[in-house]
Amino acid sequence: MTTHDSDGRAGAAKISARNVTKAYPTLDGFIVALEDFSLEVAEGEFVCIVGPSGCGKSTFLRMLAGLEEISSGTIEIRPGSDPGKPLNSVVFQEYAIFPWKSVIENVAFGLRMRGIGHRERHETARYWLDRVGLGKFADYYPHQISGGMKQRVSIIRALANDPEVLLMDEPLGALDAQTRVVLQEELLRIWEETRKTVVYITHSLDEAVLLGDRVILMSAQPGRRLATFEIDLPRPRSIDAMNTPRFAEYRAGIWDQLSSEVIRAMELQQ
Ligand SMILES: Nc1ncnc2c1ncn2[C@@H]1O[C@H](COP(=O)(O)OP(=O)(O)OP(=O)(O)O)[C@@H](O)[C@H]1O
Repeated sequence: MTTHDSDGRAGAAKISARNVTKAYPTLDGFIVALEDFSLEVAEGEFVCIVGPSGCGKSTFLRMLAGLEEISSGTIEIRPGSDPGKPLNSVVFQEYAIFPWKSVIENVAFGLRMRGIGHRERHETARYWLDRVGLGKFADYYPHQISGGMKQRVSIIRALANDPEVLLMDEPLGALDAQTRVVLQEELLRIWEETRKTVVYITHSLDEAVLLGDRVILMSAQPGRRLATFEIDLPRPRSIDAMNTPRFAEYRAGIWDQLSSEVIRAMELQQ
């Protein structure tokens, strides 16, 4: 296990965030949510970000997605050769699917927004629905399917859009423990096949070690980059990796540094 706070990856980064700071104006003055945060993510890399509550993880992800202004610093996502592809798609913890659209229409939504014709977008949506075992539910509406199925729909909707990078903010956070494990395994399988560039925020250290090539640990507010853990577990991975001594070592190593930040974050909130 190595811990350091720089990236030093070969080749041009797919995502470059340099010295990013975010301050929010509040009634009591400015809150610095994120301070001098830098991160490079290589093409096809799966990077997980963990840190105590309120350390600026979601703020950073929203800035990557272009949903939040940056106070200072720069963020770049390198476009691919196809200018028609979106730079990013985001999956949030809350199922951001339209209740009035059928499952297949939800999955095809991004493609429709990009002007892709009915036949092609439905073919693509069908492909993704079949891939996660939801083919039978194409014409159902969100209120007719379970929470786990809704989150599958959110995830494949993002993938159907074929973005340059996939940004995920606690995507499995609202699910029960068993459904979560099933979706973790599904995410592993899909990622092994697509090798998308992913930035993934989670509170679960198990999830971070299971899914990530690297785990970035952030400090309590203002969020800074505290340590980086290279997860050198063999791929393809499965849930069974969690039962290995090496997995336990990674987990303990991250918790060793995270625990004091969690306490500090709780003190800050009092
Ligand atoms: N729109 C806003 N206006 C003012 N302060 C904000 C705003 N959004 C976030 N903050 C503050 O910025 C800090 C970072 O918030 P953020 O949601 O990014 O943290 P987080 O690490 O994702 O938290 P959690 O793990 O609990 O989801 C917090 O102190 C939060 O209260």
